[in-house]
Amino acid sequence: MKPVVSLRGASLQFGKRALWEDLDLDIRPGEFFAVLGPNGSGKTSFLKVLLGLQDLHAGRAMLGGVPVERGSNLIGYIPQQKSFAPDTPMRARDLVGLGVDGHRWGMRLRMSNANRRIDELLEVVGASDYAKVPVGLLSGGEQQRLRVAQALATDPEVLLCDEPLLSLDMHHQQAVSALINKQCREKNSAVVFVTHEINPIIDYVDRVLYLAGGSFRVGTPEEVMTTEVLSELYESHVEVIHANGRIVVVGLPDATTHHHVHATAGEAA
Ligand SMILES: Nc1ncnc2c1ncn2[C@@H]1O[C@H](COP(=O)(O)OP(=O)(O)OP(=O)(O)O)[C@@H](O)[C@H]1O
Repeated sequence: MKPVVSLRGASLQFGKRALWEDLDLDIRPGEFFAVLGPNGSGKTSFLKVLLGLQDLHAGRAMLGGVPVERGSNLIGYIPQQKSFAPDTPMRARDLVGLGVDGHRWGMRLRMSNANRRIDELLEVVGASDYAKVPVGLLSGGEQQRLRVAQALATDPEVLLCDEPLLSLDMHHQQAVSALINKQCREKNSAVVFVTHEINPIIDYVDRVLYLAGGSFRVGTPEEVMTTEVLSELYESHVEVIHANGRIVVVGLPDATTHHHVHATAGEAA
């Protein structure tokens, strides 16, 4: 199966700080791919590259076989959770409707078709009961379900999720991650899921990209989430404990954002 996301020799650098270098990666349709790492390691920047919002320092990034571009209709995007202001003049179904009315359809759907699709999506995310409630009055978890519905509206080939579980309680974390997994398995969307915490999605993840200290590792959770690999990435002894199907990382260094610094001519690294 052809990959839907491809990176070749991809490097991202800000000033002299390398976030990652020489990354070769293929993500295939129907793959659940997690991007993990500490604060400032470059997870959001990785998504921005795929969104066409961040140029690589070197190498190339392809989406659906063509170079990434802003506004690609292959992408669905669940942004980091921020609450809507209480007086946001929009009902839950209007928010989902923004996704349904989007570019993928070429022309606006006829009103009745659009309404049917919105109802379907609200049902999928379990939000039918509050369809007509102003979004600003909904809880964080309820709002996040709507963002998922909006991102799923076009059946995207690539679903980019930026910490979609942040500040959700455990129940809503499970509901939202199960929904994203459903899209991945049933609709064959490739999911790129940025997170600090692998445990809420541990049952779904096929492979991870772990970013830390200006370096990275790609592989299955079993391959990457080990004492040996993470200690190497953090350049410090880190203990990875597997217990009851969960992964606990102990002893993460405080300064988790030590990046590799590139020396320019005449300078020491
Ligand atoms: N446009 C930019 N110019 C300079 N530095 C940047 C730019 N964008 C991001 N950075 C830096 O790159 C690093 C990685 O940022 P990024 O937001 O990708 O990290 P992250 O892994 O998503 O972090 P967090 O977990 O805290 O959200 C940060 O130190 C950030 O300050």
